[in-house]
Amino acid sequence: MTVKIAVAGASGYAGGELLRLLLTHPEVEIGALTAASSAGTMLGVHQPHLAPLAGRVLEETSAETLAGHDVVFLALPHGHSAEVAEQLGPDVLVVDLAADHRLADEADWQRWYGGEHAGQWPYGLPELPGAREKLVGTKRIAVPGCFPTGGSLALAPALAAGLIEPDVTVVAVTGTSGAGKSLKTNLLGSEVMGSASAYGVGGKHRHTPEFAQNLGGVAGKPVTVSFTPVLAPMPRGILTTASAPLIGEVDETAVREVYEKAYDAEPFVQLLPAGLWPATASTLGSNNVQLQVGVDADAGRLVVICSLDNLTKGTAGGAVQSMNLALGFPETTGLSTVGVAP
Ligand SMILES: NC(=O)C1=CN([C@@H]2O[C@H](COP(=O)(O)OP(=O)(O)OC[C@H]3O[C@@H](n4cnc5c(N)ncnc54)[C@H](OP(=O)(O)O)[C@@H]3O)[C@@H](O)[C@H]2O)C=CC1
Ligand SMILES: CC(=O)N[C@@H](CCC(=O)OP(=O)(O)O)C(=O)O
Repeated sequence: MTVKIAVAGASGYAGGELLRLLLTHPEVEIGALTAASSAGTMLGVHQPHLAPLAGRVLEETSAETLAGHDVVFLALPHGHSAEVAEQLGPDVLVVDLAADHRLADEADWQRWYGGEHAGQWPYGLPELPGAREKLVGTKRIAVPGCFPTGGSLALAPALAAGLIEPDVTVVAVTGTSGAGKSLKTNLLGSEVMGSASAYGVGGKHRHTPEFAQNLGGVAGKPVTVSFTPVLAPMPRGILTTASAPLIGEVDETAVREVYEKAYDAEPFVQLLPAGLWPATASTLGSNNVQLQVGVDADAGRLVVICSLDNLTKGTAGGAVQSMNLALGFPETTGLSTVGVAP
């Protein structure tokens, strides 16, 4: 069965990565490609790496241009995707890459994003306990934020097994593409090259409630999350360091057993052999998440390192993985765990 897909936001980074993956997906036919200010221009102007689609002209994003598709991906700024989603019928599979449908709690939405809360959709991180089942056959998917993807996968097994206190610290180094294509002063070449800088410090990043929602769900109780992102001079990739106080004396062997059990059957989460450490270069362009665990016995803390590509597993790859589940395709269709190096 071939499904016809549309991508709204095809000129952006997330839209471009979606199309890169969908071009080699055997069950997909690429239909409408839409944008806003770029409508009327050729896709090749914005996505020169997508050779087969270079001459395709971008259309306006509207209910009309998105009609007649089996799947619509919304790779739009948050706020806009909920507006568009409202106009799409119940039979079309809508995959929202923005934040609009991730949070359950209206007060959280108001505090961190503002405006009307569009409600929560099944969450596109199948590796979280209970999430995969909700994606099978669904017509609506909320794709996770790139930071919560890494941090949640890093800590979920330890919280579920009761190895750590529900009080976690996450520091994530990110590439600049996480911010999207729009020009921001701190992302201009001269400012970002040769320097790393923290932002959203002091619990101010809007992914904080998404972390707390994911990890609290796994732990079965509220989890306090202190999250700090760090912008680094690289185009893509996220390296997360997640840590928390251990409960009692737990050694590395016991921690490894818990993580092996949690992720052994997962196609896109790889606990590295002891002695190997994740790096952003190792997951570049792949849908793989690399993890390694360490026990800091002196500090009494678990430390987990995680790498992923923010545009692949952190956004577009995760979206395709969830689409596969929703439509009944093998979960790995069109996705690879093999990266690009050097
Ligand atoms: N980049 C990343 O790593 C991640 C991104 N996401 C989310 O994915 C979504 C897209 O992000 P990203 O691709 O990085 O952003 P970009 O800024 O690169 O692209 C935004 C896209 O949305 C279009 N757009 C902007 N405003 C409107 C509008 N009012 N109506 C219709 N289309 C509009 C743009 O079109 P035009 O070119 O015409 O302006 C462009 O195609 C965001 O919600 C983002 O938060 C989620 C996880 C990670
Ligand atoms: C470098 C950078 O700016 N990264 C973005 C990550 C955005 C993301 O993951 O997406 P959502 O906006 O869909 O949640 C940020 O920190 O806001």
